[in-house]
Amino acid sequence: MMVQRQTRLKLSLYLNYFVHGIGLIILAQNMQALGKLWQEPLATVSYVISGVGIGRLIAYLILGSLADRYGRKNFIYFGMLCYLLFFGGILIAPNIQFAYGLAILAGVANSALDAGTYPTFVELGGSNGASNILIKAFMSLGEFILPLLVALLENHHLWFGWTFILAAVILLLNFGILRPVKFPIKNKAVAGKRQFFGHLPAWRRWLVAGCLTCYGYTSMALMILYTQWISLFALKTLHFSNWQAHFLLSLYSIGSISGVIILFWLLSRQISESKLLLILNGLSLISLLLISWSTQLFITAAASLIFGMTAAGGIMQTGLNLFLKLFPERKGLITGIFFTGGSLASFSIPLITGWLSKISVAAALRFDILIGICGLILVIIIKAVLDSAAATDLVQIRKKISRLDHWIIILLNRRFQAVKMAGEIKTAQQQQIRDSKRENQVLKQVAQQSADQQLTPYLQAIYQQIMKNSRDYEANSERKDN
Ligand SMILES: O=C(O)C(=O)C[C@]1(C(=O)O)C=C[C@@H](O)C=C1
Repeated sequence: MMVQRQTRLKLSLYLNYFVHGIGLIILAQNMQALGKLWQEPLATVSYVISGVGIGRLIAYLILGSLADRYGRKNFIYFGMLCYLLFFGGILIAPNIQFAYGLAILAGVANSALDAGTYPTFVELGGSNGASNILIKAFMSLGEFILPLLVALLENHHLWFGWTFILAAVILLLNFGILRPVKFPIKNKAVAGKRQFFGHLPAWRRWLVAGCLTCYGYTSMALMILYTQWISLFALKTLHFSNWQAHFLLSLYSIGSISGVIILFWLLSRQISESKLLLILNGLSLISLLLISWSTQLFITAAASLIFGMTAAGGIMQTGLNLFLKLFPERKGLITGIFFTGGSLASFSIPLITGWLSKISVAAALRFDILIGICGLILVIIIKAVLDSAAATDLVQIRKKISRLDHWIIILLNRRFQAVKMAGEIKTAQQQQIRDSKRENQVLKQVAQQSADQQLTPYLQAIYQQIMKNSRDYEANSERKDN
């Protein structure tokens, strides 16, 4: 029953992200039709799209901190409702101002879904941190299917609004799926990990938190810049054909989806997030260098696929997972902070690269290398701090073991003194040294006093050794005395 409910909850959460994937590009994919509807030029429709970024930016911090107070489910409902209003509203928007308001609402919807969903997956426990990565896969699926549907409608001269209606209908159905489902307990920490990070001194925790916040920016910037400039770069700098230039972006998408699957598999096998981040960021930087300076189609194509796998295969979600484990008591807020970094990237990168493109398209694309280097440096710092924390943990634990050994040795010394006296008495009374009945009593007492049943056999084995050595010691002492 529990498992069934969890599956239903996950299905519902993923379905939202499929719709969100559609939401991400639905305005861009219908720019011409919307321009006609509002009787505005393309540039104005593009301006409406920027409203989504503004909505996201405003909402992430506020909604993130509120999500820790009011519960995950309400926020997911709120996100779904905002999206529903967006999809329905755009089709009847009377003017551009109204549409801009709806675009902001889509940004708010995005933030509300994220603030509710990412923490929920971590709170589901087990390997569900890895489930956060699958969110990315469902987004990519939505982004993959929508352009096909738009093309299908266009080819058959059908009304463009059907894809908006489809998204709204899926959301309505999803309300039904989500309604009876119970959510896990809020801000429940993943036991092992909390213990691990609990040993981190405060300044180290804040250093990692700062780096992860910046990583929210760089990891998003890395992807956005590439998708914005790669086709133009291939056309103008590498002189590829139009088809080849667009194909590079498709390869990136294929890489992204397969990257998600590989990452999900690796994370379910409990591979450390910081190690993965280091490898993936390193590989994405290498592929970016190849793309930037190779003129061979084959190398550029292979590098584009690998870049999609490593830079867009869920490294952002992996960074967030790590962040959530560091601050398990404020998951909503952390999600908000992390994605605020991401929103700042989606807002600033087009501006920065727009300016760089005045120098050259190549300069705009190669700026991604600088971002890749910054991301890698951040990840190296994060990994170094977490690893050194683990190392000092071992030093601390060993100090404790040494202290306990000190007391154990003092007590064992005293025990041997008592055993020697028992031996002398038994010799005087001409009794055998070995007393099996007494030994069984001792072992029984060990079992009774053991704090943990699992430890009992180990403790008894130790005591059997102690008693064997006691007998030897008694025998030796007796021989010496004679
Ligand atoms: O109680 C005794 O007679 C002991 O000599 C001590 C002790 C022990 O180590 O506990 C050692 C040997 C005996 O076989 C039983 C117990």
